[in-house]
Amino acid sequence: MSASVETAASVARTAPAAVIVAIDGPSGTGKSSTSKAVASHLGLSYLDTGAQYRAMTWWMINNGIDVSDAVAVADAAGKPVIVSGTDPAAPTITVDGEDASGPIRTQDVTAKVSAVSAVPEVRSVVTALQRAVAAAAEGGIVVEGRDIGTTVLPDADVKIFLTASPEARAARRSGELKGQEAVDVSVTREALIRRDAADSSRKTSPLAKAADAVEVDTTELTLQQVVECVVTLVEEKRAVR
Ligand SMILES: Nc1ncnc2c1ncn2[C@@H]1O[C@H](COP(=O)(O)OP(=O)(O)OP(=O)(O)O)[C@@H](O)[C@H]1O
Ligand SMILES: Nc1ccn([C@@H]2O[C@H](COP(=O)(O)O)[C@@H](O)[C@H]2O)c(=O)n1
Repeated sequence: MSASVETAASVARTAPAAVIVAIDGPSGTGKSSTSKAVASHLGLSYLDTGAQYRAMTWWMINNGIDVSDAVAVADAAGKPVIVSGTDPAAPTITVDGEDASGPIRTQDVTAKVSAVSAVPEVRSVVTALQRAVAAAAEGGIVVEGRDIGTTVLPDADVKIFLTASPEARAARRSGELKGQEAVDVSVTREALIRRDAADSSRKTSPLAKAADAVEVDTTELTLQQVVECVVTLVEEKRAVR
């Protein structure tokens, strides 16, 4: 056996197989924080699918599309060019070449994103993007969202569904917003509940736990504990593959 073949064989023996991890759940349950930390820890890529729906919404607003008009939104869904960077240490998102990472987090976009993401033509465009990004991630990827385990990547190796009480989620979000915008916990709580209700009740690919997902209630857990839990589940899965 030649030296180069030996090297390739030993790499195949030692390098962990690419793994696809789907992390879903309602707003503010810790999907982004957990997914980025898990991906960094395991050397995987990372995709924030909520950011893609936010980017689509931001484009609609900027282009004068009435987001309550599902026909207008559907007609425009194929127009924006959305590109996601998948480094968990520095995820990026651009729309038509413009950095959208700041503007997609405004309250205006947050209030309108559920209407846009409910439109089937939007979901079809964004789902295709997500599958392309996952397929290109040769070393494996953590993809977070609302329908990753059920629809986007139903064959994911590990599926996690994060939950937390509305009170815990509102407290986390209000802490985040302090000094910028509204900090009233009850207003934040109502907004989270409203967005979850819209995302769970839409016809196409609603927010839902996949039948084979592991549910992790993060209400009483620190972020570090949630990350450890998910890393353990991924490592267990890798060990038996
Ligand atoms: N287990 C935890 N304990 C305490 N705070 C947490 C925990 N997990 C996440 N957080 C904090 O809660 C806030 C929301 O977390 P994150 O953005 O990760 O949630 P998310 O599920 O991705 O939300 P969204 O769906 O709205 O984007 C952040 O400030 C984060 O630091
Ligand atoms: N897989 C997904 C991910 C997100 N959405 C929609 O985007 C909104 C914003 O998501 P964040 O995670 O950034 O808060 C969310 O409320 C959903 O409307 C989705 O539909 N599917």
